[in-house]
Amino acid sequence: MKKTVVLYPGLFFSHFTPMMELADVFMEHGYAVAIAVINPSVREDDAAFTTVVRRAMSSKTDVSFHVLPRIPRTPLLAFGGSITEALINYFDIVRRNNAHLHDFLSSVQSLHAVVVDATCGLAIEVARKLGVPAYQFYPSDAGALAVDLQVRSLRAGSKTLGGDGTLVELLGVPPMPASHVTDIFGQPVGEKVDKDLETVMAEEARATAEFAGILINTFVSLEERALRAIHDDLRCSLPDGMVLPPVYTVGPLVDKAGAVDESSRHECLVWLDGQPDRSVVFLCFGSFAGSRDNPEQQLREIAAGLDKSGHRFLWVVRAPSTEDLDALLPEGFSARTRGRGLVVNNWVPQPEVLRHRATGAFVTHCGWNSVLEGITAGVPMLCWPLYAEQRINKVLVVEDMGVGVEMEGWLEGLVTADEVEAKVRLVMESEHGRKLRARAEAYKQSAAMAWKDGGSSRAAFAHVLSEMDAAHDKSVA
Ligand SMILES: O=c1ccn([C@@H]2O[C@H](COP(=O)(O)OP(=O)(O)O[C@H]3O[C@H](CO)[C@@H](O)[C@H](O)[C@H]3O)[C@@H](O)[C@H]2O)c(=O)[nH]1
Repeated sequence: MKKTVVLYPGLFFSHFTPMMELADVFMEHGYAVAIAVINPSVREDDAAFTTVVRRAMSSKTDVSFHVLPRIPRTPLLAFGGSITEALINYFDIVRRNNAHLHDFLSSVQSLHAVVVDATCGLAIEVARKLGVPAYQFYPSDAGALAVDLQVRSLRAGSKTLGGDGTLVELLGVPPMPASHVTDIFGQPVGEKVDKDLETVMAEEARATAEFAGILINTFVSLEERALRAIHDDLRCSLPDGMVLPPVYTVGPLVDKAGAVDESSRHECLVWLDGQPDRSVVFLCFGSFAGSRDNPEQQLREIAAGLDKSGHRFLWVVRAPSTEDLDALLPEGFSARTRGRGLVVNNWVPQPEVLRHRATGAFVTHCGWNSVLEGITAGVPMLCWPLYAEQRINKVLVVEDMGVGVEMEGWLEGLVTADEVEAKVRLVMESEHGRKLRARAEAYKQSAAMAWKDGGSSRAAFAHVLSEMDAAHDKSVA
């Protein structure tokens, strides 16, 4: 009987999809995979998440899925309001599901190990009780992890970093403005964290230290500096002398399927088929929403900037309805850009869009999956962070990797039409843009190498498997 690895994904589209790729990797290495999913009905508000779970359940026939029973009176999880409340609620849901997870894991034959999403660390309690080796899956980047570890230490020492203009030197990442130094949830170092949230974050940190290893969705040649800093300097940065487990790079794990609805080819891909090579600027801001700050005025500025740039574009906007969207965009915009621009008010298969030969640049909020999808497609990026750890990712993309430029104004709450036009032209028309593309292309090649024979991610994964075997043998001895 095959050894079974159970994966326990987080309740986000962007955490779930790379874990499905990880499932494939385990299966390619001869393991059976079972996936335990917290009942997706708690994320009723998030159609993308619930749809992608359904899609995986129907398409991944070689994986056994187990949806944990819905716990009565579990509050719905919504990320529209206060992030603090949403996070406390999230961790509460994870904790309450531990009993169900325990029942499920106890029933799995040949259970070899469990891999738990970084947001579900409280499940370590279950693994501990059952004596099963447990690994954490970290769906973001090593740079963000390095900063997060340092933010924890700075907070513990009640340190402040000076004003916004101050450039802060941290280990593993380029110098960055004080305003960019945030924890993984995007909360600046100096910001007072809610007491209850602080308690769960401390619990999460303790849980992290108990995992046998961390599988991170990045690859060595992309983040050498951050990985070295974590390995050499930061592993002891968890509070109370706790030590971070070994970090294994297993990326890039990028959604191969891409589309949520696979019944037909998405209209935007058909439209891209008719466009010249590398001529289209693609704008998409992640699985949550569009720009949250001042969205109406911001939409108009983007539209005016794209209009003036004269370039082709594919723009993903989230508006309640098409009529609302028409009312929001500047008058005459649709008529003036007809044929060279497509505005889409629904989900697009982003990985496929980025891999399409017609896509020339990517305006992104710098969510880590988007960055990896841009990198693996060799597409230069225009960075416009919105929340979570995206400010840090922007610094990495622009300063460290050199595959993007910053859309200025986001920090002040508005990117103007002039800025949109200028940066689109810079990336699409200038020598600088050509250099960004060449570097993105080089990273695309090294990303492909990472999982080839002798590649760093293949080697790291082999290392994980042998450690897992040893940990398993020890636990049954
Ligand atoms: O129309 C759309 C919109 C999004 N996507 C996909 O949605 C995912 C978005 O993921 P990501 O770029 O990581 O952004 P978020 O959804 O915002 O992800 C959250 O989780 C990430 C991983 O931890 C963090 O890096 C982000 O900051 C955090 O906001 C990507 O795979 C996209 O391809 C689509 O396919 N079509």
